Amino acid sequence: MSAPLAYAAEKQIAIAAVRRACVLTASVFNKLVKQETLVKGDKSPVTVGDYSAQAVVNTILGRTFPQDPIVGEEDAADLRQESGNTLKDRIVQLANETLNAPLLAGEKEEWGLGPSQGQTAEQLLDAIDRGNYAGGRTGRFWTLDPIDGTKGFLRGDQYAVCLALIVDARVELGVMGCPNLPVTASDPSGPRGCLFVAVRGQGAYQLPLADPFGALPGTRLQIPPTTPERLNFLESVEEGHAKLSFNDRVAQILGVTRPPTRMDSQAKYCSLARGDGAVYLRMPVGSGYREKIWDHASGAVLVEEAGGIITDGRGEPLDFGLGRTLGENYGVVAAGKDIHAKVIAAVKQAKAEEESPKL
Ligand SMILES: Nc1ncnc2c1ncn2[C@@H]1O[C@H](COP(=O)(O)O)[C@@H](O)[C@H]1OP(=O)(O)O
Ligand SMILES: [Mg+2]
Ligand SMILES: [Mg+2]
Ligand SMILES: [Mg+2]
Repeated sequence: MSAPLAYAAEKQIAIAAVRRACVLTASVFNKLVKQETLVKGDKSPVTVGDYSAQAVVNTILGRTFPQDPIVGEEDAADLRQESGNTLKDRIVQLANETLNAPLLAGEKEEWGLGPSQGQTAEQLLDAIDRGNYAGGRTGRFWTLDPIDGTKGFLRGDQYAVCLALIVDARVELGVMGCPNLPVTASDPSGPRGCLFVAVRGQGAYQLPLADPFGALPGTRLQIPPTTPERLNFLESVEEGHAKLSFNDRVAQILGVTRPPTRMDSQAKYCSLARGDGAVYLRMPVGSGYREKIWDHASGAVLVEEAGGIITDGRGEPLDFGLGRTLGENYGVVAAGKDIHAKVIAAVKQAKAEEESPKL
């Protein structure tokens, strides 16, 4: 008998956790009311969906991998205040509805899913706070963005539930659930809901979000050659998240003729991996913002396993061993092997122009 593939158990549980979280976020979206969103210290929004998705994923991970720390975006501090009571009650209700829901296709009872898996409010707040791990250079931990692209989620556009396993600063497994992403980009009004999985050394795959286990191993993704017709940029919707004017100049240097595709969240990495767009470019707006590991870890391994390259804006590898952030922000460039070095060169040229503008 051949040895089981590396991270087989982690992959299964991560897929199950992300799918349950997606069921939750998709149903929350339809019921969300204004009072169910908070503005965090950094001015970004967080909804009952973000908190309860983090509670669900961390609870599911904790049952099978109780020793594994988690670097998660959200924490329960605001929910532990008197003023957070209404929000907390709603989160407990939503998380328990999701954890207690009957087994979905392909799920196993031994994963701790299904009826009577409900948790107390205290257990759920503690589950959210299991995401407070500091990260670091050595050892194994998960990183979770329960809703990546919260602004997209609130608009009804793209967002993703993103979970990755990092071992000794290397991303080994990435799972992303994209409830609003069309199954094929060529049919934008067709069926939606995709799940993306990559294990290092085992390839990148797309699965249907509604029944990922029934479709394993899924459709293998390989970034196609970057022909001039295919050459376009994938970039943020939000002007405050990336310097979009800089992207325009880099695109001009590269001779890009197609307009950029603007999309929230790591769904951009998924689109790149399956060839919907050719270059992911994200340069800092200069506000001192540090990129977070949960915003790039799962996308990074997906792009690499689809045959692409991901680096910072200087061409250096992203460092997932620095803690909760990627450190000083030099931006992110992800693209196919045939074009990545050209993008880095164009970024360098555009930066040089910025620093010494022609009079
Ligand atoms: N000032 C900022 N600069 C860069 N990224 C940010 C900033 N504020 C929030 N983000 C995060 O950027 C990501 C969205 O990027 P994009 O615009 O490319 O979709 C999200 O992870 C979002 O967090 P969140 O997970 O809370 O939505
Ligand atoms: Mg956020
Ligand atoms: Mg995010
Ligand atoms: Mg988020």
